[in-house]
Amino acid sequence: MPPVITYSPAVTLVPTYECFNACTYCNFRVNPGQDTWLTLDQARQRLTTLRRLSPQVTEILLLSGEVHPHSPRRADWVAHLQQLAQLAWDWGFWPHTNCGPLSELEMGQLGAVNASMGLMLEQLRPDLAVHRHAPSKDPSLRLAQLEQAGSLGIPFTTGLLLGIGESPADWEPTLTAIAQAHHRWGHIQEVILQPYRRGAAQRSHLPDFPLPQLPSVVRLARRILPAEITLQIPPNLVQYPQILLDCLAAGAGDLGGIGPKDEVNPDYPYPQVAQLTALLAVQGYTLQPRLPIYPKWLHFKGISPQFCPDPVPKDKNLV
Ligand SMILES: O=c1nc2n(C[C@H](O)[C@H](O)[C@H](O)CO)c3cc(O)ccc3cc-2c(=O)[nH]1
Ligand SMILES: C[C@H]1O[C@@H](n2cnc3c(N)ncnc32)[C@H](O)[C@@H]1O
Ligand code: MET
Ligand code: SF4
Repeated sequence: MPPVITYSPAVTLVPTYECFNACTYCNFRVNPGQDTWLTLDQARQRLTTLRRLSPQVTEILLLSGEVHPHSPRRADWVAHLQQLAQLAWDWGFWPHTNCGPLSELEMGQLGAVNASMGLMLEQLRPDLAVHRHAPSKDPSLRLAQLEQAGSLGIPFTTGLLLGIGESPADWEPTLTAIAQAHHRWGHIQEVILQPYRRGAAQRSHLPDFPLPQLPSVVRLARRILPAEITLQIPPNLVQYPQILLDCLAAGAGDLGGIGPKDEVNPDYPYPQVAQLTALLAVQGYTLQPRLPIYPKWLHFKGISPQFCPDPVPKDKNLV
């Protein structure tokens, strides 16, 4: 059987674009108070339509801007995220929430209603200009979030954002920190290697991450992270077929959520699944859908793995 590469058929819902942080690379945020939140009725309407017209979709990605931890609206925001995740289950989808750092209580509340959750570590360096006005991007705060998710037993996605002012020497300590959190708790399902690419709505003047370097970052990550952690590469940001194939040959095993729109990088449309299937087939790979919770982690949620038989050979990452 040829090596299997996975992806998650996903649709993103944005509870709110408002965010108290101002990462200069962000294409997404609006100022606090300047966005109307996605209502439960609107979400219900989207989910009903999806159920009817897009039966292949399994994941609802809840990707949110952040309300300040001391804001009087914080509790409403968390409660709203909880209701949206519950609604996704009710309509037969698997929710995955990525909404920035959370208190232990908040993460416990959201963890209970999500299949899995995520937070990009991005980079361990505390002095990046892009984060000067983004308190949520404090690396020690984010590292503590990985620990907290582990202690709460939440299957977790994290990753690196590459090319945001760090130097290549910074990648190894960042990957090592993720590996250490995983050694303590065993909860990291996947690590995203996300190259920074210029977008129309951002303030940053950073140059694009040099994509030809990406396969060597994959190799480094594969060397540092345990084999049970899958490496994810977003195919819409790596639109050169040879570089994408080189990333897979270097040990990447997943293409992440694929759907109608990448809310984080709206200038980079996703390729069609059929197109990716054909490209991968040339090198003998099979592209297969997966759920936002990987079979190996289903027991974290008290779900029997028989409910979702493992379609992925154990040696998937040992390419
Ligand atoms: O469409 C996107 N999905 C993103 N996802 C979704 C991801 O591809 C899937 O939701 C997970 O693989 C779970 O199936 C993220 C999830 C995280 O937990 C952390 C960061 C990201 C980043 C993106 C992103 O930039 N674009
Ligand atoms: C959802 C995750 O996407 C990442 N993120 C935010 N903006 C961008 C961008 N322009 N390019 C790539 N990744 C980005 C952040 O790390 C966030 O945590
Ligand atoms: C567009 S980013 C959405 C998730 C969160 N605000 C973060 O940056 O981690
Ligand atoms: S990347 Fe996330 S935290 Fe940063 S400004 Fe955008 S929405 Fe806010």
